[in-house]
Amino acid sequence: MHIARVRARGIHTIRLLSLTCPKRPPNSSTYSSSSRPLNAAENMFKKAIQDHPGNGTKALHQTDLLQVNGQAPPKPQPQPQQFGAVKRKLEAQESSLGSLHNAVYFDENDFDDDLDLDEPQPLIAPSISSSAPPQPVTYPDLDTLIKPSQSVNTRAPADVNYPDLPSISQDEPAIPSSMQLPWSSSPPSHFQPPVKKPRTLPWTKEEEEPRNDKRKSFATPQRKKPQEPWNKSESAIKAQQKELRQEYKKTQKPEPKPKPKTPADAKVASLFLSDEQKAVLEAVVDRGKSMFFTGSAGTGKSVLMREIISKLRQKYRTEPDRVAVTASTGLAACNIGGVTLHSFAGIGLGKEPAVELVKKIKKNQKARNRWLRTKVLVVDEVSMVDGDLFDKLEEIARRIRNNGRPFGGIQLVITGDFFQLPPVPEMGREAKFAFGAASWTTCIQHTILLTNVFRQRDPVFAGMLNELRLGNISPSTIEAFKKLARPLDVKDQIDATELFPTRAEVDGANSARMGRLSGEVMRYNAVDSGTIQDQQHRDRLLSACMAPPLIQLKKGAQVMLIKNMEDSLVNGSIGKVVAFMSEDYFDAYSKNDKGSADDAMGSDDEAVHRARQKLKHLAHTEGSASMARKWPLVSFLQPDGSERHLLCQPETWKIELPNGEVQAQRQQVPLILAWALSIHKAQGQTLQRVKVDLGRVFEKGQAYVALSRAVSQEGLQVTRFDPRKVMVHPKVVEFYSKLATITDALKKKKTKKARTAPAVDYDDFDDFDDDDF
Ligand SMILES: Nc1ncnc2c1ncn2[C@@H]1O[C@H](COP(=O)(O)OP(=O)(O)OP(=O)(O)O)[C@@H](O)[C@H]1O
Ligand SMILES: [Mg+2]
Repeated sequence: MHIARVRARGIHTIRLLSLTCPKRPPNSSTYSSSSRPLNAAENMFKKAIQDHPGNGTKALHQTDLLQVNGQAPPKPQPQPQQFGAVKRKLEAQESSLGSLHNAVYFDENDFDDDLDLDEPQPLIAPSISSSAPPQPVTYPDLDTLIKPSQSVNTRAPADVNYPDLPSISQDEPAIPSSMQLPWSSSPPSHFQPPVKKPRTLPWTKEEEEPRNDKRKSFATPQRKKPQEPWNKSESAIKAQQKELRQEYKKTQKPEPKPKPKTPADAKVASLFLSDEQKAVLEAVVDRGKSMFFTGSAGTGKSVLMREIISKLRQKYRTEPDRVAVTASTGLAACNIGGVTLHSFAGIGLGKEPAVELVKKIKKNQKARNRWLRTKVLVVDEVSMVDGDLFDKLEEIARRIRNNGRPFGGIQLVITGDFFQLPPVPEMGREAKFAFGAASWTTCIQHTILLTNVFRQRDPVFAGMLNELRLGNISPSTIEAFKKLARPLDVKDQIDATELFPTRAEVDGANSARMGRLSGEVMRYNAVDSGTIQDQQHRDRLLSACMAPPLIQLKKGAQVMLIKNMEDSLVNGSIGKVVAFMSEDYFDAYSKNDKGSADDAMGSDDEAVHRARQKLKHLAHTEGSASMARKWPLVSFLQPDGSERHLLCQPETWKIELPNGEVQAQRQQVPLILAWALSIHKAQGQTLQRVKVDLGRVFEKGQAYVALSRAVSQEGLQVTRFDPRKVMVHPKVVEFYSKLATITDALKKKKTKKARTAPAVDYDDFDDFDDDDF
């Protein structure tokens, strides 16, 4: 058995238990679901499961789907590099997007945080996945697909050797936690290269070693328990628990370091940026270029953006407020640990003319300071930023900073895919894409088109999705999509997640499925806090948070993890609740299981006896409510087909300004129901099994966003496929048709160099001019 304990954000201890890992060597430290008799602690575990009867008791099994995705993938062949285009000074385009916004495709509350904001309103800070990397496939670039006769380039990742992040010196002064990391509510380990530490028992020496000062600075001080209904114990109880663990530690032999469970795991743990991703990173971080990088779904824009944010924060570590991290919507901002553009700017709804907005900002000292201090402005999911808003912000920047350079001299780092969800329409006014802003081309020095698709390894499927993206669907692709109407061949208990355009449909579907489960309902209320005292204001900010104020679960409920825990347990992982148990039960079970696996801890009976004694002792201790608090134990399906058990204890989401002020914070169990999900919430996610009814889709970009969440055809069910439902805006097609790949541009400019150089020399950026495109 393989057990791990992860100190999450210094607030709660997360225990991970890996079960049923196929093809494991007999002496490995991971648990094998063999047919040996159950030991006593396993019986405890089973009893915990029986205490909550439902549908989810059966262990998950390796599936065909995951065999496809997780094991022994074919080695990609080396291919010529292909880079996105660099294009400067595009003509400003008049928008005529009236037809784009005939209907609202998600609940208006999704954007509550963007409304009625008179004060700067930042957004949440959570998770981001950088794991489960499939082997990249090359994605046909737009020109290729418009002219299907051209060949598709592919890239081999093997030649990419991305350097490790620089280590943090112990001598450096402590820096506010929020500024050090892109997702301040995540543990620092999430932002290091994915070199996985051997997982250990909770009480082993390794885990108890003091963390360095930097790490300590991330330990969330809000762990002052009195505020937390799920943790009413006094600190003495925790101390006592720690003592017990230390006692155990003294009596136990050190755990041998576990080997990687499977070759697939090792692969998951090594996510390197591709050459084109590295090139963008370098241009932004080292060369200070203002860039817009784009590309189809799954080309690693978010992965790259997270890396850029991380590097920028290192670069400005002594002045963390120099880097402003924003996104178009609350949810998108939440996903990169930033705030909405509106909140950053301090413009409320931003309806007034720029001059009026400048006056408003000048009255707000904090907002004014943000504008003055910012050196780099990161904007994610730019496809939903309105073009007029972009122009207003550009003018505001120049005026407030008293700097006539584009965007007042602020470096812009922008990403998104305009083929995905468009700006939210406004009543009586045609929404405008950001690339249609008059100032867009003067502000963006380089536009990069990422071309390697990582999400879908199958080039045929990637090609089908690209046709969908461009709204140029061939008869064979239509046929192929129609064939996907069949139900998925699922051999375990994880159902395909159904994607809906509206929140009401999602809630209805999830409630119906919950209603079918028997068993006790467990309710988990969030605990909110922050510097904003006004309840309504705080609630509005937190409404964009993935974590709901209340989640009700039953055994057997299908859930999605909404935080990154480690390489293979990431935001987007789907699993089933298999039990509800306390920390101690879980500890006892996992500890005992470990003992029986490698005989390091004496007899099973002895271990169980100790665990029982401990529980008995704690049960008689005053204030032991938290010890008895039961948390959902979720069995997650991993990319290698094994299952992994995680005891899901509360995590923290923060809405944090660049200066480190936590305006609002939510602590909640990191789960949401996942039989159904809104397309809006699914944007940016990678899902193993997806079901989409195209009959419900009615907005441009929706069909593409929904279908491109899937990693494979095997994991995708599409009903009522109709090419007319796949709507693409002609302005977007026109915009992208002007972009060439970097490879093309380099070839044209320096043919000889491009042929011999192993990677793109981004000095060449400076050599491009409009004629190159
Ligand atoms: N360099 C890389 N190597 C391996 N896998 C990668 C790499 N970059 C991204 N991935 C993986 O590809 C998948 C998609 O990445 P990501 O979510 O960043 O794409 P995206 O371009 O942001 O997609 P979307 O437009 O749908 O948001 C993720 O599973 C991610 O882990
Ligand atoms: Mg993304």
